[in-house]
Amino acid sequence: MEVPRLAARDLACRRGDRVLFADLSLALDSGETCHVTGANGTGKSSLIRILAGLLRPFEGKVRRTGSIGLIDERLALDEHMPLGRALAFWHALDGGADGAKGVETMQLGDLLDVPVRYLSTGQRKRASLARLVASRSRIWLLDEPLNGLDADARGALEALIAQHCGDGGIALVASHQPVSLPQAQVLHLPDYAA
Ligand SMILES: Nc1ncnc2c1ncn2[C@@H]1O[C@H](COP(=O)(O)OP(=O)(O)OP(=O)(O)O)[C@@H](O)[C@H]1O
Repeated sequence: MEVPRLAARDLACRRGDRVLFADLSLALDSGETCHVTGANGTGKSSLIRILAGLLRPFEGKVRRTGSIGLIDERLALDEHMPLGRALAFWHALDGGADGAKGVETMQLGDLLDVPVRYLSTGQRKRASLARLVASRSRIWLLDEPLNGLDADARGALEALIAQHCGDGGIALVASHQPVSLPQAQVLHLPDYAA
């Protein structure tokens, strides 16, 4: 299996006419995690989008080895389909996805017939995490993954991240909430507006 690596050098991010952060570097090797912290609006989501290749940095470079799995507030599941079919759509695209593992880990077995639009906030988050687990992505970029999760699901997610990194994966988590991560670097984004 490919050994993942995620590195960023001298990143700067500009949104509108504001530079949110500059001179930001990080390096994550197989098995490592990073907790990104910072006040509202300091650029945590923007950093994740840059690392995922969805947003061009104002300055600097990102190097990625390994497939990316991104979780943010967007669910990316068809609201009109039952959950099982909506997940199956992605599993077919992901190729080699382990759909059963995702459903079992996030305890969604009883909800597979429920249309996605009827799912609660926490159930929707668990559904997006199930997709992530199934995708077998090596680099997890998780933007506020704990939002909406109850204590059991939070514990399950932390265990999942530990297992992912134990298997050689990488996880970068942006969260306001304390999160238990193995071997975690902490990257705090300063609030230039303060
Ligand atoms: N497309 C855009 N154009 C201009 N400004 C933007 C754009 N997208 C985001 N911003 C601004 O960039 C700043 C950083 O946003 P971002 O979502 O990265 O912050 P964050 O640290 O994740 O915030 P939060 O903790 O509230 O989720 C905010 O002030 C936001 O309004």
